[in-house]
Amino acid sequence: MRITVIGTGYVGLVTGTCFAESGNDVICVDIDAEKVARLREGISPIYEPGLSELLVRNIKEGRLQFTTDLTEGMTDSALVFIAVGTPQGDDGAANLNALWAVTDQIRETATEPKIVVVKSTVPVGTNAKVLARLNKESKHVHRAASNPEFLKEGYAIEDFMKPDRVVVGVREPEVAKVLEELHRPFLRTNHPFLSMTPESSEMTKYVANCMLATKISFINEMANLCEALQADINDVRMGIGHDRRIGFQFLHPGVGYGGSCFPKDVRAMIALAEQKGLPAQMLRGVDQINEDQKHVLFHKLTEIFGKEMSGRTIAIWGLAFKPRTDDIREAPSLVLIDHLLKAGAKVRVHDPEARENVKEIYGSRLTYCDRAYGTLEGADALAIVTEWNEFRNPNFDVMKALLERPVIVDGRNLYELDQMRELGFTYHSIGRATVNPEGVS
Ligand SMILES: NC(=O)C1=CN([C@@H]2O[C@H](COP(=O)(O)OP(=O)(O)OC[C@H]3O[C@@H](n4cnc5c(N)ncnc54)[C@H](O)[C@@H]3O)[C@@H](O)[C@H]2O)C=CC1
Ligand SMILES: O=C(O)[C@H]1O[C@H](OP(=O)(O)OP(=O)(O)OC[C@H]2O[C@@H](n3ccc(=O)[nH]c3=O)[C@H](O)[C@@H]2O)[C@H](O)[C@@H](O)[C@@H]1O
Repeated sequence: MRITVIGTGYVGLVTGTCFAESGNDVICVDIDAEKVARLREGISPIYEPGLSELLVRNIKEGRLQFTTDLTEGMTDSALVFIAVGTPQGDDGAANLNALWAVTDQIRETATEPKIVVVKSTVPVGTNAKVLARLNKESKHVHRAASNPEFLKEGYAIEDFMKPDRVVVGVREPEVAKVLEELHRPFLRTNHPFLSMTPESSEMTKYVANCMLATKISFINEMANLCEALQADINDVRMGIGHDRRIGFQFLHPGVGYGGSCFPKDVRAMIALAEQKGLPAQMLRGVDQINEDQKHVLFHKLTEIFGKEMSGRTIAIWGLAFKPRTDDIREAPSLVLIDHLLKAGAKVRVHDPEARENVKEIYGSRLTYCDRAYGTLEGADALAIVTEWNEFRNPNFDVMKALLERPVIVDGRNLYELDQMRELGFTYHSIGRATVNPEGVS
């Protein structure tokens, strides 16, 4: 099958590459000429495990191409996927400018009828508007479908190749058939292809993200309560997770969810509810709890050092919004950095992949360290924001020798309390007792 994918971000690039890997001829279109030039050379603009290898192989074997020219990109493709960004607008609702620009361009340049598949996350009712816009005074009768994406960054290839389910929103059974055929290599027993209306499909995407965000805000609220009530959230997690109705997934307490999707999708859902005169009380709570949680590590540091931090040096491990990505969109690390700089602290940072992206924002205001241990030199405390594997089992003796004071505030609960106690660290984590809680003067 010949396929066009418009937008080569996390979703578009993974979609295009995986469809090429399963034997299709794919051409990806993006307005970012620099990105397209690099992609043509097989250079991925993002860090995503496994992506580079697939990219290079499929380009070499002639199944994957890149262009900035939409007309060229659409030639001979019956299926056109739209995967452009739908960021949060000023009013909280999704900003669909890129989607409308692409829709208009498809209508204006298509030389034959197309099936236009919206992969971007869009408000319920958007697909109907895309269809109307595609066919307004058009020479051809185009069809539109919805096919939301559920991949996670860091596991994007794996999630795309082995999805829990594929959801499509269609008006015509024959469109469902084409999409099912395209996805067949990725479907497995008990991992179904679900066909529904475009409205239900669009809603499914938002409900999935809102549910996952709700679980995270729920466990973070419970973690903060545990701290106040001298209970331990790790024990509580075990105690509830073994109930199969509850389970363990997405119930890790932390410093709040970040990334390009949960924050904006929860707010887009609130905006959709508002438009219909519904209060969305729970989702407002989810969003607010998450915003507050991003400040937790700074509050813990002020408990130790006081609010004035000039003369203090704080080391940060982890900048990306989660491990296995270089993405820093809505990352909790940025909230902590802003607080620390405002309080006058010196900040030394390390992340295996996201340092360059953070440098673009903060420039020379931070010290960037290639190695995790290097950040600790002369620091009054270490703050752990992202749970990269390399932080899970460090050499604590080396850490103690490098740190000016043995203080760790851990936003991901990586270490055992007993071990921290024995080693003599002052250790604050999320929803657990503080170890050696004496303040530092
Ligand atoms: N990032 C993720 O993990 C996931 C994202 N999504 C959704 O997928 C959509 C895309 O997200 P990302 O890939 O993260 O976005 P992104 O911001 O990484 O990439 C969007 C790409 O679209 C390109 N673009 C913008 N306007 C264009 C135009 N007129 N013509 C051609 N290309 C254009 C941009 O240059 C950029 O390369 C969003 O709606 C998002 O909510 C869904 C599931 C997962
Ligand atoms: O629509 C999207 O863009 C995607 O959003 C999320 O994927 P992603 O944002 O890449 O990453 P997650 O693994 O979901 O993590 C999101 C945030 O939640 C946090 N999180 C996650 C799980 C958890 O138990 N606790 C927790 O704090 C992570 O640290 C991270 O900041 C969803 O998991 C995907 O299914 C969805 O397709």
